[in-house]
Amino acid sequence: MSSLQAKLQHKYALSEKGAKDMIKAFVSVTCSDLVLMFPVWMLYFLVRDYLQGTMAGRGVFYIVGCVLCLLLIALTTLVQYRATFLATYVESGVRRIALAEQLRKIPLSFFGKKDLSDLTSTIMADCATMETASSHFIPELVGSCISTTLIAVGTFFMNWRMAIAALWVLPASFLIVGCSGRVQKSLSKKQMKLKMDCADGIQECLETVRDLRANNAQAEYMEGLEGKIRAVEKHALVTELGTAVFVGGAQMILKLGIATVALTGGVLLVKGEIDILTFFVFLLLVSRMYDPLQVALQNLAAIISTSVQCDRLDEILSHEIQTGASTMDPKGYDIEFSHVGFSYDSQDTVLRDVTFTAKQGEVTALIGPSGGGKTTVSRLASRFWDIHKGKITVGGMDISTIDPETLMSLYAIVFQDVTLFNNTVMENIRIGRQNATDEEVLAAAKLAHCDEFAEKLPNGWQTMIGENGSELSGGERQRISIARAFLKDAPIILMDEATASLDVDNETLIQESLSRLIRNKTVMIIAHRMRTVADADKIVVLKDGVVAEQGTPAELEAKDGIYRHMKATQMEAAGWKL
Ligand SMILES: Nc1ncnc2c1ncn2[C@@H]1O[C@H](COP(=O)(O)OP(=O)(O)OP(=O)(O)O)[C@@H](O)[C@H]1O
Repeated sequence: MSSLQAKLQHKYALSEKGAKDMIKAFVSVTCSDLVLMFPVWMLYFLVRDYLQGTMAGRGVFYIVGCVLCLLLIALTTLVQYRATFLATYVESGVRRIALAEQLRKIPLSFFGKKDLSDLTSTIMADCATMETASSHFIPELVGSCISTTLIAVGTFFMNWRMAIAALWVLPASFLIVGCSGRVQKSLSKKQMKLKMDCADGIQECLETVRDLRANNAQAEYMEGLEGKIRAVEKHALVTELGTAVFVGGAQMILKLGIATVALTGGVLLVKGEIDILTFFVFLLLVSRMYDPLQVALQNLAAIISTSVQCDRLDEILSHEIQTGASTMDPKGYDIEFSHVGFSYDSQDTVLRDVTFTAKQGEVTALIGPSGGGKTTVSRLASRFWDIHKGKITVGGMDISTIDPETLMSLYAIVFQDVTLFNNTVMENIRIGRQNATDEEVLAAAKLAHCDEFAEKLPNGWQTMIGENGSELSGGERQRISIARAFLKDAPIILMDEATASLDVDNETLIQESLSRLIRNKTVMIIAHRMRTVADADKIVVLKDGVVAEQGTPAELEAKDGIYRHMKATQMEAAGWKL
Protein backbone atom coordinates (compact mmCIF):
# COMPACT_ATOMS: atom_id res chain seq x y z
CA MET A 1 0.00 0.00 0.00
CA SER A 2 1.44 3.37 -0.99
CA SER A 3 2.08 5.87 1.78
CA LEU A 4 -0.32 8.38 0.16
CA GLN A 5 -3.02 5.74 0.13
CA ALA A 6 -2.35 4.85 3.77
CA LYS A 7 -2.41 8.52 4.78
CA LEU A 8 -5.71 9.16 3.01
CA GLN A 9 -7.18 6.02 4.51
CA HIS A 10 -6.34 7.16 8.02
CA LYS A 11 -7.07 10.86 7.59
CA TYR A 12 -10.49 10.51 5.96
CA ALA A 13 -11.64 7.21 7.55
CA LEU A 14 -11.60 5.43 4.17
CA SER A 15 -11.45 1.77 3.21
CA GLU A 16 -8.44 0.57 1.16
CA LYS A 17 -10.54 0.75 -2.00
CA GLY A 18 -11.94 4.14 -0.95
CA ALA A 19 -8.39 5.55 -0.65
CA LYS A 20 -7.48 4.14 -4.09
CA ASP A 21 -10.65 5.65 -5.57
CA MET A 22 -9.78 8.99 -4.02
CA ILE A 23 -6.37 8.98 -5.73
CA LYS A 24 -8.16 8.18 -9.00
CA ALA A 25 -10.50 11.10 -8.30
CA PHE A 26 -7.48 13.43 -7.85
CA VAL A 27 -6.10 12.35 -11.22
CA SER A 28 -9.44 12.69 -12.99
CA VAL A 29 -10.19 16.15 -11.52
CA THR A 30 -6.67 17.32 -12.48
CA CYS A 31 -7.20 16.06 -16.06
CA SER A 32 -10.60 17.68 -16.16
CA ASP A 33 -9.19 21.03 -14.98
CA LEU A 34 -6.32 20.86 -17.48
CA VAL A 35 -8.65 19.99 -20.36
CA LEU A 36 -10.69 23.09 -19.52
CA MET A 37 -7.57 25.08 -20.46
CA PHE A 38 -7.65 23.75 -24.04
CA PRO A 39 -10.26 26.29 -25.22
CA VAL A 40 -7.93 29.03 -23.89
CA TRP A 41 -5.17 27.72 -26.10
CA MET A 42 -7.53 27.47 -29.07
CA LEU A 43 -8.42 31.11 -28.50
CA TYR A 44 -4.72 31.97 -28.28
CA PHE A 45 -4.05 30.35 -31.67
CA LEU A 46 -7.09 32.10 -33.15
CA VAL A 47 -5.99 35.54 -31.96
CA ARG A 48 -2.40 34.86 -33.03
CA ASP A 49 -3.49 33.79 -36.53
CA TYR A 50 -5.75 36.81 -36.77
CA LEU A 51 -3.04 39.24 -35.70
CA GLN A 52 -0.45 37.64 -37.96
CA GLY A 53 -2.90 37.34 -40.88
CA THR A 54 -2.43 33.58 -41.16
CA MET A 55 -6.08 32.57 -40.80
CA ALA A 56 -6.43 31.27 -44.37
CA GLY A 57 -6.56 27.49 -44.59
CA ARG A 58 -6.81 27.04 -40.79
CA GLY A 59 -10.58 26.38 -40.74
CA VAL A 60 -10.24 22.61 -40.50
CA PHE A 61 -7.72 22.99 -37.64
CA TYR A 62 -10.16 25.11 -35.62
CA ILE A 63 -13.19 22.92 -36.36
CA VAL A 64 -11.30 19.71 -35.41
CA GLY A 65 -9.80 21.53 -32.40
CA CYS A 66 -13.22 22.66 -31.13
CA VAL A 67 -14.75 19.20 -31.61
CA LEU A 68 -11.75 17.62 -29.84
CA CYS A 69 -12.05 20.12 -26.98
CA LEU A 70 -15.76 19.32 -26.56
CA LEU A 71 -15.12 15.57 -26.70
CA LEU A 72 -12.28 15.76 -24.18
CA ILE A 73 -14.31 17.95 -21.82
CA ALA A 74 -17.25 15.50 -22.04
CA LEU A 75 -14.97 12.51 -21.54
CA THR A 76 -13.06 13.91 -18.56
CA THR A 77 -16.30 15.13 -16.96
CA LEU A 78 -17.74 11.63 -17.28
CA VAL A 79 -14.58 10.03 -15.83
CA GLN A 80 -14.53 12.60 -13.04
CA TYR A 81 -18.20 11.93 -12.25
CA ARG A 82 -17.56 8.21 -11.98
CA ALA A 83 -14.38 8.66 -9.94
CA THR A 84 -15.87 11.16 -7.49
CA PHE A 85 -19.65 10.72 -7.11
CA LEU A 86 -20.18 7.03 -7.85
CA ALA A 87 -17.08 5.89 -5.96
CA THR A 88 -17.97 8.16 -3.04
CA TYR A 89 -21.47 6.79 -2.59
CA VAL A 90 -20.14 3.23 -2.71
CA GLU A 91 -17.49 4.21 -0.15
CA SER A 92 -20.11 5.86 2.03
CA GLY A 93 -22.01 2.58 2.26
CA VAL A 94 -18.76 0.75 3.03
CA ARG A 95 -17.91 3.31 5.74
CA ARG A 96 -21.32 3.01 7.43
CA ILE A 97 -21.14 -0.80 7.37
CA ALA A 98 -17.58 -0.66 8.76
CA LEU A 99 -18.81 1.58 11.58
CA ALA A 100 -21.70 -0.74 12.38
CA GLU A 101 -19.34 -3.75 12.34
CA GLN A 102 -16.90 -1.94 14.59
CA LEU A 103 -19.66 -0.95 17.00
CA ARG A 104 -20.62 -4.63 17.27
CA LYS A 105 -17.13 -5.44 18.51
CA ILE A 106 -16.39 -2.42 20.71
CA PRO A 107 -16.68 -3.09 24.46
CA LEU A 108 -19.85 -1.76 26.04
CA SER A 109 -17.79 0.63 28.15
CA PHE A 110 -17.56 2.78 25.02
CA PHE A 111 -21.34 3.13 24.88
CA GLY A 112 -21.35 4.33 28.48
CA LYS A 113 -19.34 7.38 27.37
CA LYS A 114 -21.34 7.99 24.19
CA ASP A 115 -25.04 8.40 23.97
CA LEU A 116 -27.34 7.16 21.28
CA SER A 117 -27.87 10.50 19.52
CA ASP A 118 -24.11 11.03 19.32
CA LEU A 119 -23.53 7.63 17.69
CA THR A 120 -26.52 8.02 15.36
CA SER A 121 -25.18 11.39 14.33
CA THR A 122 -21.74 9.89 13.59
CA ILE A 123 -23.22 7.11 11.48
CA MET A 124 -25.65 9.34 9.59
CA ALA A 125 -24.62 13.03 9.64
CA ASP A 126 -20.82 12.68 9.93
CA CYS A 127 -20.79 10.07 7.15
CA ALA A 128 -22.93 12.37 4.99
CA THR A 129 -20.47 15.25 5.58
CA MET A 130 -17.58 12.98 4.64
CA GLU A 131 -19.58 11.94 1.56
CA THR A 132 -19.71 15.57 0.37
CA ALA A 133 -16.07 16.10 1.33
CA SER A 134 -14.97 13.05 -0.67
CA SER A 135 -17.14 13.77 -3.70
CA HIS A 136 -16.56 17.54 -3.88
CA PHE A 137 -14.17 19.29 -1.51
CA ILE A 138 -11.13 17.03 -1.41
CA PRO A 139 -10.81 15.96 -5.11
CA GLU A 140 -11.69 19.44 -6.36
CA LEU A 141 -9.13 21.09 -4.07
CA VAL A 142 -6.35 18.62 -4.87
CA GLY A 143 -7.22 18.61 -8.60
CA SER A 144 -7.22 22.38 -8.87
CA CYS A 145 -3.96 22.65 -6.88
CA ILE A 146 -2.19 20.17 -9.19
CA SER A 147 -3.56 21.67 -12.42
CA THR A 148 -2.80 25.21 -11.25
CA THR A 149 0.76 24.22 -10.37
CA LEU A 150 1.25 22.71 -13.84
CA ILE A 151 -0.21 25.78 -15.53
CA ALA A 152 1.88 28.04 -13.28
CA VAL A 153 5.08 26.26 -14.33
CA GLY A 154 4.05 26.76 -17.99
CA THR A 155 3.45 30.48 -17.49
CA PHE A 156 7.01 30.97 -16.18
CA PHE A 157 8.31 29.71 -19.53
CA MET A 158 6.17 32.27 -21.34
CA ASN A 159 7.18 35.28 -19.23
CA TRP A 160 8.42 35.08 -15.67
CA ARG A 161 7.48 38.63 -14.71
CA MET A 162 3.89 38.22 -15.90
CA ALA A 163 3.82 34.82 -14.19
CA ILE A 164 4.78 36.40 -10.84
CA ALA A 165 2.15 39.10 -11.36
CA ALA A 166 -0.46 36.41 -11.91
CA LEU A 167 0.63 33.92 -9.28
CA TRP A 168 1.70 35.88 -6.18
CA VAL A 169 -1.90 35.89 -5.00
CA LEU A 170 -2.05 32.09 -4.77
CA PRO A 171 0.21 31.50 -1.76
CA ALA A 172 -1.14 34.64 -0.10
CA SER A 173 -4.79 33.60 -0.36
CA PHE A 174 -4.22 29.94 0.52
CA LEU A 175 -2.08 30.99 3.48
CA ILE A 176 -4.94 33.08 4.88
CA VAL A 177 -7.38 30.14 4.76
CA GLY A 178 -4.72 27.67 5.92
CA CYS A 179 -3.73 29.84 8.89
CA SER A 180 -7.37 30.18 9.91
CA GLY A 181 -7.43 26.40 10.42
CA ARG A 182 -7.14 26.57 14.19
CA VAL A 183 -9.95 29.09 14.55
CA GLN A 184 -12.17 27.18 12.14
CA LYS A 185 -11.50 23.86 13.84
CA SER A 186 -12.36 25.24 17.24
CA LEU A 187 -15.53 26.87 15.86
CA SER A 188 -16.58 23.57 14.24
CA LYS A 189 -15.78 21.64 17.42
CA LYS A 190 -17.92 23.95 19.51
CA GLN A 191 -20.69 23.81 16.91
CA MET A 192 -20.62 20.01 17.01
CA LYS A 193 -20.75 19.99 20.82
CA LEU A 194 -23.72 22.36 20.87
CA LYS A 195 -25.48 20.27 18.22
CA MET A 196 -24.90 17.10 20.25
CA ASP A 197 -26.21 18.78 23.43
CA CYS A 198 -29.28 19.81 21.51
CA ALA A 199 -29.81 16.34 19.98
CA ASP A 200 -29.39 14.77 23.45
CA GLY A 201 -31.91 17.19 24.87
CA ILE A 202 -34.47 16.39 22.16
CA GLN A 203 -33.95 12.66 22.55
CA GLU A 204 -34.18 12.87 26.33
CA CYS A 205 -37.34 14.96 26.03
CA LEU A 206 -38.98 12.35 23.78
CA GLU A 207 -37.90 9.48 25.99
CA THR A 208 -39.06 11.09 29.21
CA VAL A 209 -42.22 12.77 27.98
CA ARG A 210 -44.33 10.56 30.30
CA ASP A 211 -42.35 11.47 33.43
CA LEU A 212 -42.19 15.14 32.46
CA ARG A 213 -45.96 15.23 32.16
CA ALA A 214 -46.46 13.31 35.37
CA ASN A 215 -44.25 15.81 37.20
CA ASN A 216 -45.70 18.85 35.47
CA ALA A 217 -42.17 19.73 34.39
CA GLN A 218 -42.75 20.08 30.64
CA ALA A 219 -42.66 23.89 30.50
CA GLU A 220 -39.40 24.11 32.45
CA TYR A 221 -37.79 21.38 30.39
CA MET A 222 -38.86 22.99 27.12
CA GLU A 223 -37.32 26.25 28.25
CA GLY A 224 -33.97 24.51 28.71
CA LEU A 225 -34.31 22.79 25.37
CA GLU A 226 -35.16 26.05 23.64
CA GLY A 227 -31.98 27.53 25.13
CA LYS A 228 -29.95 24.70 23.58
CA ILE A 229 -31.61 25.17 20.18
CA ARG A 230 -30.95 28.92 20.29
CA ALA A 231 -27.31 28.29 21.24
CA VAL A 232 -26.86 26.11 18.13
CA GLU A 233 -28.48 28.78 15.98
CA LYS A 234 -26.30 31.57 17.38
CA HIS A 235 -23.09 29.62 17.10
CA ALA A 236 -23.94 28.52 13.53
CA LEU A 237 -24.02 32.20 12.58
CA VAL A 238 -20.67 32.84 14.30
CA THR A 239 -19.13 29.83 12.50
CA GLU A 240 -20.49 30.98 9.14
CA LEU A 241 -19.18 34.49 9.79
CA GLY A 242 -15.76 33.15 10.76
CA THR A 243 -15.53 31.13 7.54
CA ALA A 244 -16.86 34.02 5.46
CA VAL A 245 -14.26 36.45 6.85
CA PHE A 246 -11.31 34.19 6.04
CA VAL A 247 -12.56 32.76 2.75
CA GLY A 248 -13.98 36.10 1.59
CA GLY A 249 -10.68 37.85 2.43
CA ALA A 250 -8.66 35.21 0.60
CA GLN A 251 -10.95 35.41 -2.44
CA MET A 252 -10.53 39.19 -2.59
CA ILE A 253 -6.74 38.82 -2.54
CA LEU A 254 -7.06 36.27 -5.36
CA LYS A 255 -8.96 38.81 -7.45
CA LEU A 256 -6.14 41.31 -6.97
CA GLY A 257 -4.19 39.02 -9.31
CA ILE A 258 -6.24 40.26 -12.29
CA ALA A 259 -5.31 43.84 -11.41
CA THR A 260 -1.60 43.07 -11.02
CA VAL A 261 -1.57 41.15 -14.35
CA ALA A 262 -3.29 44.07 -16.10
CA LEU A 263 -0.93 46.58 -14.48
CA THR A 264 2.30 44.65 -15.05
CA GLY A 265 1.18 43.67 -18.57
CA GLY A 266 0.35 47.31 -19.38
CA VAL A 267 3.76 48.55 -18.18
CA LEU A 268 5.68 45.77 -19.99
CA LEU A 269 3.62 46.33 -23.15
CA VAL A 270 4.38 50.06 -23.12
CA LYS A 271 8.05 49.27 -22.58
CA GLY A 272 7.84 46.83 -25.49
CA GLU A 273 9.01 43.95 -23.35
CA ILE A 274 6.02 41.71 -24.15
CA ASP A 275 3.77 41.50 -27.17
CA ILE A 276 0.02 41.99 -27.12
CA LEU A 277 -0.54 38.26 -27.61
CA THR A 278 1.30 37.32 -24.40
CA PHE A 279 -0.61 40.02 -22.54
CA PHE A 280 -3.87 38.66 -23.94
CA VAL A 281 -2.98 35.04 -23.01
CA PHE A 282 -2.19 36.02 -19.42
CA LEU A 283 -5.46 37.91 -19.09
CA LEU A 284 -7.31 34.85 -20.43
CA LEU A 285 -5.37 32.53 -18.14
CA VAL A 286 -6.00 34.42 -14.93
CA SER A 287 -9.68 34.81 -15.66
CA ARG A 288 -9.93 31.06 -16.26
CA MET A 289 -7.55 30.00 -13.50
CA TYR A 290 -8.97 32.05 -10.62
CA ASP A 291 -12.54 30.73 -10.87
CA PRO A 292 -11.76 27.16 -9.79
CA LEU A 293 -9.30 28.55 -7.24
CA GLN A 294 -12.06 30.58 -5.60
CA VAL A 295 -14.00 27.34 -5.21
CA ALA A 296 -10.79 25.65 -4.02
CA LEU A 297 -10.48 28.19 -1.20
CA GLN A 298 -14.02 27.40 -0.07
CA ASN A 299 -13.20 23.71 -0.32
CA LEU A 300 -10.09 24.17 1.80
CA ALA A 301 -12.14 25.85 4.53
CA ALA A 302 -14.73 23.07 4.33
CA ILE A 303 -12.03 20.38 4.57
CA ILE A 304 -10.58 22.07 7.64
CA SER A 305 -14.04 22.01 9.23
CA THR A 306 -14.62 18.33 8.41
CA SER A 307 -11.63 17.41 10.54
CA VAL A 308 -14.07 17.36 13.48
CA GLN A 309 -16.17 14.72 11.72
CA CYS A 310 -13.02 12.79 10.72
CA ASP A 311 -11.90 12.69 14.36
CA ARG A 312 -15.30 11.44 15.47
CA LEU A 313 -15.29 8.67 12.85
CA ASP A 314 -11.72 7.80 13.68
CA GLU A 315 -12.55 7.56 17.37
CA ILE A 316 -14.93 4.69 16.56
CA LEU A 317 -12.95 3.05 13.78
CA SER A 318 -9.68 2.98 15.69
CA HIS A 319 -11.21 2.04 19.04
CA GLU A 320 -9.89 -1.10 20.62
CA ILE A 321 -12.27 -3.99 19.95
CA GLN A 322 -13.07 -7.15 21.88
CA THR A 323 -11.55 -10.07 20.05
CA GLY A 324 -11.09 -13.75 20.76
CA ALA A 325 -11.33 -17.27 19.44
CA SER A 326 -14.43 -18.08 17.42
CA THR A 327 -14.48 -21.68 18.62
CA MET A 328 -14.47 -22.97 22.17
CA ASP A 329 -14.33 -26.18 24.06
CA PRO A 330 -15.67 -25.62 27.58
CA LYS A 331 -15.39 -28.36 30.18
CA GLY A 332 -18.82 -27.92 31.71
CA TYR A 333 -20.37 -24.53 32.41
CA ASP A 334 -19.16 -23.44 35.83
CA ILE A 335 -18.56 -19.67 35.97
CA GLU A 336 -15.57 -18.79 38.11
CA PHE A 337 -14.67 -15.28 39.24
CA SER A 338 -11.11 -15.18 40.51
CA HIS A 339 -9.86 -12.00 42.24
CA VAL A 340 -11.77 -9.83 39.77
CA GLY A 341 -11.24 -6.08 39.85
CA PHE A 342 -13.18 -3.67 37.65
CA SER A 343 -14.10 -0.02 37.17
CA TYR A 344 -16.28 1.57 34.52
CA ASP A 345 -14.22 4.67 33.96
CA SER A 346 -10.84 3.50 35.29
CA GLN A 347 -11.20 5.80 38.30
CA ASP A 348 -13.82 4.59 40.77
CA THR A 349 -13.28 0.93 41.49
CA VAL A 350 -16.63 -0.83 41.29
CA LEU A 351 -15.48 -4.41 42.06
CA ARG A 352 -12.52 -5.45 44.21
CA ASP A 353 -11.07 -8.92 44.54
CA VAL A 354 -14.37 -10.64 43.73
CA THR A 355 -13.95 -14.42 43.97
CA PHE A 356 -16.74 -16.99 43.79
CA THR A 357 -17.96 -19.87 41.63
CA ALA A 358 -21.42 -20.27 40.12
CA LYS A 359 -21.67 -24.01 39.56
CA GLN A 360 -23.43 -25.80 36.74
CA GLY A 361 -26.77 -27.27 37.88
CA GLU A 362 -26.97 -24.75 40.72
CA VAL A 363 -28.70 -21.42 41.23
CA THR A 364 -26.31 -18.75 42.44
CA ALA A 365 -28.10 -15.67 43.75
CA LEU A 366 -26.37 -12.31 43.87
CA ILE A 367 -27.78 -10.13 46.59
CA GLY A 368 -26.75 -7.06 48.50
CA PRO A 369 -27.49 -3.38 48.96
CA SER A 370 -28.17 -1.16 45.98
CA GLY A 371 -24.98 -0.22 44.12
CA GLY A 372 -23.09 -3.17 45.59
CA GLY A 373 -22.12 -4.49 42.13
CA LYS A 374 -24.66 -7.27 41.38
CA THR A 375 -25.55 -6.07 37.87
CA THR A 376 -21.91 -5.39 37.12
CA VAL A 377 -20.92 -8.95 38.11
CA SER A 378 -23.64 -10.50 35.96
CA ARG A 379 -22.64 -8.38 32.96
CA LEU A 380 -18.96 -9.13 33.37
CA ALA A 381 -19.79 -12.84 33.41
CA SER A 382 -20.97 -12.51 29.80
CA ARG A 383 -18.07 -10.20 28.78
CA PHE A 384 -20.16 -7.07 28.28
CA TRP A 385 -17.05 -5.35 29.57
CA ASP A 386 -13.48 -6.58 29.99
CA ILE A 387 -12.15 -6.74 33.52
CA HIS A 388 -9.02 -4.96 34.73
CA LYS A 389 -7.77 -7.47 37.29
CA GLY A 390 -8.15 -11.19 37.91
CA LYS A 391 -9.83 -13.75 35.68
CA ILE A 392 -13.30 -14.96 34.77
CA THR A 393 -13.63 -18.47 33.36
CA VAL A 394 -16.52 -20.46 31.94
CA GLY A 395 -15.98 -24.21 31.85
CA GLY A 396 -12.30 -23.52 32.52
CA MET A 397 -11.93 -21.14 29.52
CA ASP A 398 -10.76 -17.57 30.18
CA ILE A 399 -13.64 -15.57 28.71
CA SER A 400 -11.33 -12.73 27.68
CA THR A 401 -9.87 -15.09 25.05
CA ILE A 402 -13.23 -15.88 23.44
CA ASP A 403 -14.99 -13.80 20.82
CA PRO A 404 -17.94 -12.08 22.62
CA GLU A 405 -20.47 -13.24 20.04
CA THR A 406 -19.27 -16.84 20.29
CA LEU A 407 -19.32 -16.62 24.07
CA MET A 408 -22.84 -15.20 24.05
CA SER A 409 -24.12 -18.42 22.45
CA LEU A 410 -23.66 -19.97 25.93
CA TYR A 411 -25.90 -17.43 27.67
CA ALA A 412 -29.60 -16.68 27.87
CA ILE A 413 -30.17 -13.36 29.56
CA VAL A 414 -33.33 -12.00 31.16
CA PHE A 415 -32.71 -8.43 32.29
CA GLN A 416 -35.07 -6.16 34.15
CA ASP A 417 -35.36 -3.65 31.32
CA VAL A 418 -36.53 -5.76 28.40
CA THR A 419 -35.86 -4.44 24.91
CA LEU A 420 -38.62 -5.21 22.45
CA PHE A 421 -38.77 -4.45 18.74
CA ASN A 422 -41.59 -2.94 16.74
CA ASN A 423 -42.57 -6.29 15.31
CA THR A 424 -45.04 -9.08 16.03
CA VAL A 425 -45.13 -10.98 19.32
CA MET A 426 -43.94 -14.04 17.44
CA GLU A 427 -40.90 -12.32 15.92
CA ASN A 428 -40.02 -10.68 19.21
CA ILE A 429 -39.73 -14.10 20.80
CA ARG A 430 -37.82 -15.48 17.81
CA ILE A 431 -34.98 -13.05 18.64
CA GLY A 432 -33.98 -15.76 21.14
CA ARG A 433 -33.06 -18.07 18.26
CA GLN A 434 -33.37 -16.63 14.76
CA ASN A 435 -33.70 -19.96 12.98
CA ALA A 436 -36.38 -21.39 15.29
CA THR A 437 -39.54 -22.76 13.64
CA ASP A 438 -42.98 -21.32 14.46
CA GLU A 439 -43.73 -24.44 16.51
CA GLU A 440 -40.59 -23.99 18.59
CA VAL A 441 -41.39 -20.30 19.15
CA LEU A 442 -44.92 -21.16 20.26
CA ALA A 443 -43.68 -23.92 22.58
CA ALA A 444 -41.22 -21.50 24.26
CA ALA A 445 -43.94 -18.84 24.47
CA LYS A 446 -46.30 -21.24 26.20
CA LEU A 447 -43.64 -22.21 28.73
CA ALA A 448 -43.34 -18.51 29.62
CA HIS A 449 -47.16 -18.19 29.70
CA CYS A 450 -47.17 -15.70 26.83
CA ASP A 451 -50.20 -17.42 25.29
CA GLU A 452 -52.40 -15.98 28.03
CA PHE A 453 -52.04 -12.45 26.71
CA ALA A 454 -50.88 -13.01 23.10
CA GLU A 455 -54.01 -14.92 22.09
CA LYS A 456 -56.20 -12.10 23.37
CA LEU A 457 -54.43 -9.48 21.22
CA PRO A 458 -56.30 -8.28 18.06
CA ASN A 459 -54.13 -10.33 15.68
CA GLY A 460 -52.97 -12.92 18.18
CA TRP A 461 -49.33 -13.88 17.80
CA GLN A 462 -49.05 -11.70 14.71
CA THR A 463 -50.00 -8.48 16.54
CA MET A 464 -47.48 -5.67 16.15
CA ILE A 465 -46.48 -4.57 19.64
CA GLY A 466 -45.38 -0.96 18.93
CA GLU A 467 -42.01 0.65 19.43
CA ASN A 468 -40.18 -1.08 22.28
CA GLY A 469 -43.36 -3.00 23.12
CA SER A 470 -45.19 0.18 24.13
CA GLU A 471 -48.52 -1.63 23.79
CA LEU A 472 -47.64 -4.29 26.37
CA SER A 473 -47.65 -4.23 30.16
CA GLY A 474 -44.46 -4.64 32.19
CA GLY A 475 -45.33 -8.25 33.07
CA GLU A 476 -46.13 -9.11 29.45
CA ARG A 477 -42.82 -7.65 28.28
CA GLN A 478 -40.97 -9.70 30.84
CA ARG A 479 -42.75 -12.87 29.80
CA ILE A 480 -41.60 -12.29 26.22
CA SER A 481 -38.07 -11.93 27.51
CA ILE A 482 -38.40 -15.19 29.45
CA ALA A 483 -39.82 -16.92 26.34
CA ARG A 484 -36.70 -15.83 24.44
CA ALA A 485 -34.55 -17.50 27.08
CA PHE A 486 -36.61 -20.69 26.78
CA LEU A 487 -36.17 -20.60 23.03
CA LYS A 488 -32.44 -20.04 23.18
CA ASP A 489 -32.06 -22.92 25.62
CA ALA A 490 -28.49 -21.88 26.46
CA PRO A 491 -26.49 -23.72 29.17
CA ILE A 492 -26.03 -20.56 31.28
CA ILE A 493 -28.88 -18.34 32.42
CA LEU A 494 -28.42 -14.83 33.76
CA MET A 495 -31.50 -13.30 35.33
CA ASP A 496 -32.02 -9.88 36.79
CA GLU A 497 -34.98 -10.29 39.17
CA ALA A 498 -36.75 -11.78 36.18
CA THR A 499 -40.15 -12.04 37.73
CA ALA A 500 -40.24 -8.57 39.28
CA SER A 501 -43.08 -7.22 37.10
CA LEU A 502 -45.39 -10.19 37.48
CA ASP A 503 -48.42 -10.48 39.71
CA VAL A 504 -48.48 -13.23 42.29
CA ASP A 505 -50.47 -15.72 40.13
CA ASN A 506 -48.26 -15.25 37.12
CA GLU A 507 -45.12 -15.30 39.19
CA THR A 508 -46.01 -18.70 40.60
CA LEU A 509 -46.66 -20.03 37.10
CA ILE A 510 -43.44 -18.63 35.73
CA GLN A 511 -41.36 -19.76 38.68
CA GLU A 512 -42.57 -23.24 37.92
CA SER A 513 -41.56 -22.91 34.23
CA LEU A 514 -38.25 -21.35 35.17
CA SER A 515 -37.43 -24.26 37.43
CA ARG A 516 -37.86 -26.49 34.37
CA LEU A 517 -35.72 -24.16 32.23
CA ILE A 518 -32.83 -23.98 34.67
CA ARG A 519 -32.51 -27.70 35.33
CA ASN A 520 -28.86 -28.77 35.02
CA LYS A 521 -27.85 -25.25 33.95
CA THR A 522 -25.61 -22.63 35.47
CA VAL A 523 -27.96 -19.97 36.80
CA MET A 524 -26.90 -16.62 38.14
CA ILE A 525 -29.75 -14.52 39.43
CA ILE A 526 -29.70 -10.97 40.72
CA ALA A 527 -32.31 -10.87 43.40
CA HIS A 528 -33.75 -7.99 45.35
CA ARG A 529 -36.35 -9.99 47.25
CA MET A 530 -35.19 -12.54 49.76
CA ARG A 531 -38.20 -14.74 48.91
CA THR A 532 -36.70 -15.31 45.45
CA VAL A 533 -33.39 -16.56 46.85
CA ALA A 534 -34.64 -18.87 49.60
CA ASP A 535 -34.33 -21.85 47.23
CA ALA A 536 -30.96 -20.84 45.76
CA ASP A 537 -28.07 -23.27 46.10
CA LYS A 538 -25.65 -20.49 46.83
CA ILE A 539 -25.88 -16.84 47.79
CA VAL A 540 -23.17 -14.29 47.08
CA VAL A 541 -23.61 -11.05 49.01
CA LEU A 542 -22.01 -8.07 47.29
CA LYS A 543 -21.51 -4.89 49.23
CA ASP A 544 -19.47 -1.91 48.04
CA GLY A 545 -17.94 -4.03 45.29
CA VAL A 546 -16.61 -6.82 47.47
CA VAL A 547 -17.96 -10.24 48.34
CA ALA A 548 -19.13 -9.66 51.90
CA GLU A 549 -20.54 -13.16 52.45
CA GLN A 550 -21.13 -16.32 50.46
CA GLY A 551 -22.63 -19.72 51.16
CA THR A 552 -25.91 -21.61 51.20
CA PRO A 553 -28.99 -19.81 52.54
CA ALA A 554 -28.75 -21.93 55.70
CA GLU A 555 -25.08 -21.07 56.23
CA LEU A 556 -25.72 -17.35 55.82
CA GLU A 557 -28.81 -17.51 58.03
CA ALA A 558 -26.62 -18.92 60.75
CA LYS A 559 -24.04 -16.18 60.30
CA ASP A 560 -26.01 -13.20 61.51
CA GLY A 561 -24.63 -11.03 58.71
CA ILE A 562 -25.97 -8.92 55.84
CA TYR A 563 -28.15 -11.71 54.37
CA ARG A 564 -29.90 -12.32 57.68
CA HIS A 565 -30.36 -8.61 58.20
CA MET A 566 -31.79 -8.07 54.68
CA LYS A 567 -34.13 -11.01 55.13
CA ALA A 568 -35.37 -9.74 58.47
CA THR A 569 -35.91 -6.24 57.11
CA GLN A 570 -37.90 -7.49 54.13
CA MET A 571 -40.05 -9.74 56.29
CA GLU A 572 -40.75 -6.79 58.52
CA ALA A 573 -41.68 -4.69 55.47
CA ALA A 574 -43.99 -7.46 54.23
CA GLY A 575 -45.96 -7.11 57.44
CA TRP A 576 -46.53 -3.38 56.97
CA LYS A 577 -50.01 -2.14 56.30
CA LEU A 578 -50.97 1.12 54.63
N1 LIG B 1 -22.41 2.04 33.11
C1 LIG B 1 -21.89 2.47 34.26
N2 LIG B 1 -20.94 3.44 34.21
C2 LIG B 1 -20.39 3.91 35.37
N3 LIG B 1 -20.70 3.44 36.60
C3 LIG B 1 -21.64 2.49 36.70
C4 LIG B 1 -22.28 1.95 35.53
N4 LIG B 1 -23.17 1.02 35.93
C5 LIG B 1 -23.08 0.96 37.28
N5 LIG B 1 -22.16 1.83 37.73
C6 LIG B 1 -21.74 2.03 39.14
O1 LIG B 1 -21.23 0.80 39.59
C7 LIG B 1 -21.64 0.54 40.91
C8 LIG B 1 -22.32 -0.83 40.98
O2 LIG B 1 -23.50 -0.77 40.22
P1 LIG B 1 -24.41 -2.03 39.94
O3 LIG B 1 -25.52 -1.61 39.03
O4 LIG B 1 -23.58 -3.16 39.52
O5 LIG B 1 -25.00 -2.31 41.39
P2 LIG B 1 -26.24 -3.20 41.81
O6 LIG B 1 -25.81 -3.91 43.01
O7 LIG B 1 -26.72 -4.03 40.69
O8 LIG B 1 -27.31 -2.08 42.15
P3 LIG B 1 -28.92 -2.15 42.12
O9 LIG B 1 -29.32 -3.17 43.13
O10 LIG B 1 -29.34 -0.78 42.54
O11 LIG B 1 -29.32 -2.50 40.73
C9 LIG B 1 -22.55 1.69 41.32
O12 LIG B 1 -21.77 2.57 42.10
C10 LIG B 1 -22.95 2.32 40.02
O13 LIG B 1 -23.12 3.71 40.20
